[in-house]
Amino acid sequence: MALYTRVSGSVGVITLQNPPVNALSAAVRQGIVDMMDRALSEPEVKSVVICGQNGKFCGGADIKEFGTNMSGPALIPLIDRIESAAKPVVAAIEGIALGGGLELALGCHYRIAHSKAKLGLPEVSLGLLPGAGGTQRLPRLISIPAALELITTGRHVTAAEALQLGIVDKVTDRNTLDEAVKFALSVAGKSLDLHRISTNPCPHPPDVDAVFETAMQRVRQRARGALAPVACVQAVRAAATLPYAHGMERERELFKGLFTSGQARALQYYFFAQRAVGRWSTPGGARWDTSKPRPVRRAAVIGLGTMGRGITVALAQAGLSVVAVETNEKQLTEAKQGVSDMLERGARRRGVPPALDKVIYSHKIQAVADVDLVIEAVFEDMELKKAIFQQLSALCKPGTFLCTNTSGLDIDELAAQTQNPELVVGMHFFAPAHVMKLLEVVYGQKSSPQAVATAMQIGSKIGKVSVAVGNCRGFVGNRILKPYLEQAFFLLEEGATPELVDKVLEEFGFAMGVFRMSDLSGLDVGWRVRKAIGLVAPEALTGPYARVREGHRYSPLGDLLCEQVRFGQKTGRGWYQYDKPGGRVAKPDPWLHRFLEEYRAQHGLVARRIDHQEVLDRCLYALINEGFRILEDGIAAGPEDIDVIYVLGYGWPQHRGGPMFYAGMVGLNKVLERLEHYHQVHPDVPNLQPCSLLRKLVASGSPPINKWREVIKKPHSQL
Ligand SMILES: C[C@H](O)[C@H](C)C(=O)SCCNC(=O)CCNC(=O)[C@H](O)C(C)(C)COP(=O)([O-])OP(=O)([O-])OC[C@H]1O[C@@H](n2cnc3c(N)ncnc32)[C@H](O)[C@@H]1OP(=O)([O-])[O-]
Repeated sequence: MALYTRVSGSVGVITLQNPPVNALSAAVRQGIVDMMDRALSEPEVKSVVICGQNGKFCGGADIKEFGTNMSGPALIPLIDRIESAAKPVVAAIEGIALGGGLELALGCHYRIAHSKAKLGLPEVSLGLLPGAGGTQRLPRLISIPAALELITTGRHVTAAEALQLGIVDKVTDRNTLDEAVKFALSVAGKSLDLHRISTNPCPHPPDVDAVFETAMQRVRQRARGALAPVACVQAVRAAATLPYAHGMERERELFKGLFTSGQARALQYYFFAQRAVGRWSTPGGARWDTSKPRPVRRAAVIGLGTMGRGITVALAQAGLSVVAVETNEKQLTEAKQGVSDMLERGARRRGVPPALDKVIYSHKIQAVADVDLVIEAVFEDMELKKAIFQQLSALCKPGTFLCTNTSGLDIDELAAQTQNPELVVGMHFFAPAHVMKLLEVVYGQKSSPQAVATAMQIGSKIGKVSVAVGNCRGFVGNRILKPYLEQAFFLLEEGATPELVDKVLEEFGFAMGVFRMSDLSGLDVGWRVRKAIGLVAPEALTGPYARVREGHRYSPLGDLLCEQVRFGQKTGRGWYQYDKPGGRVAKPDPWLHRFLEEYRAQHGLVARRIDHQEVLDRCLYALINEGFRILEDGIAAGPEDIDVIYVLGYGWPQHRGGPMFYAGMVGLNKVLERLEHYHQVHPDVPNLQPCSLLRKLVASGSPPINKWREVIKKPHSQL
């Protein structure tokens, strides 16, 4: 919808109306066409202003329409009509001008932006490219290199940067519409020739070919198989080499190719999945819209190791006062320096003063007595954590929320150490805690809806995407990681190498293959957990039962490497070798290849050639199968929760949507058939036995992913 008013006698104002972001739905597009006709036909009207309702100009095309038969006027001719208008059209940009919203503004003759506005062409993050002239007009307006950078990254720029780049003509702190109307009055009747961007030549940097080659190399390196960034470079290249009309044909062709691609569907699914996880619910009936969080002004962090320091920085940067406690004096001194350095670096990057005064340090746990929320981040040892929860429960003021950063220990067992288990939830951060966007908020059996709501709110306050999950070993992320890692180990036993497995997974799009990731996070992390649950008794590492645990196949490969202090990057040796401890560049290690050969010989295993498809199928389908078990157990409310966790926390490629979305894309019947096949070959690996929820979904005709929750809800299978 669009509203039309006339102000100051001669200015026609068109207001886009489609809350919450005035997306260019069919109705809005029709409204713009009708109102433009009106403004251009009214003789009293000498100039036009386009603005958006509710302090937002426009969030672009309506993404919700993408999956439907799109109706209404097309956007390209609509924008061309504005640009070719005989009367000046001014865009009054408040809040946001993104995607098709900025393209609409680029069709106007002038752009006035409020100082707080954000502008950009983020289509690439939806697996698309600016498909309404953005790839042809923006380079003509701000130069090819600047346009290439904005379009291939999709980043939002501030109004100040937009002015400096030449995207907008003026920035104001005042009422943007008033300023735009004043401006429109001032340009009425003036020539618009220079302000019809598409008619202007596209300025060529002297080394234009080199600019495009460099850009293409950069996006290919970063893209890891994503199609859209590459197509963005190709489209802007058309602006440099073709007249506008032909450039637009090229843009349309490239856009069409992306629009129908699986990657675009995956990225659009992921866009809405990130928003869906905010609408959390628990099997106990607690929900995002009925559970009121309690305000948290002062927080505390117990234990200032790597994670504790990152969490302290994240809280302080978000404006919370933090009491940071470390009982070990030496560690406390180092932590003070570490936290200050991180706060200063972060402040420099964001151009704000460092929040050093937000943190007070103490070596006494009593210092947290009057905070509103405590996050325990000590060593991953249950007995140590239990003792701390007993202390906290005794000394904190009534109502203080007690949270733990454990990456997989039992929340209920910790809650049982306190007088108020309803105040206990898990807040599982990912390293580095002040950088990684993901937060798993883990509710226990007794966690109150208010405790969950408060932890979720803290998560979004500190800029995290928080996902509410149930309590089980490893929660969602690490629980799913186990069968994925297990298959990778088994593939090594059967003849693969870490290089082969990692190559396949990185070609699929993972930022890092499973073995390089294991070396980065440290093999000893998982080893300590396996030791704690009795899987790694020294006598169990050799002999006839070395590869069996609780009657199932087990691979002690990781344990054997840890016995040799091959913890990965931190010791300079792991699945790969590194120049030195802490080295980052992984190189194949002949020692490890010899070790694998000896290991196979020792256990009577014969190496065989393993093809890429088998690596992919076994690693990914085992992971996905565990995802279905998690949905069946109600540990995650929906597939979106698992997908967001895996993309943000475990490097699953965003352009593949997430493991559960990928399963839907591949076809649930195919996933089921492959799991049945591999379980037949490996009957001693229960993680390959297809989950009954997967069978149920296939039996119900493999419904689309947005229908899975309905099937999950039906407790008793018809099968
Ligand atoms: C031809 C043309 O070239 C092409 C093809 C295109 O133009 S493609 C489209 C290009 N545009 C974009 O990529 C911008 C996408 N949006 C955003 O980046 C953000 O939304 C935001 C604008 C910066 C606001 O962030 P927010 O944090 O304040 O709120 P929110 O929770 O995110 O959003 C609030 C609510 O608005 C919904 N929403 C936001 N943008 C939308 C859009 N473009 N279409 C439909 N719904 C949208 C969102 O799902 C949520 O709904 P619900 O969950 O409440 O039901």
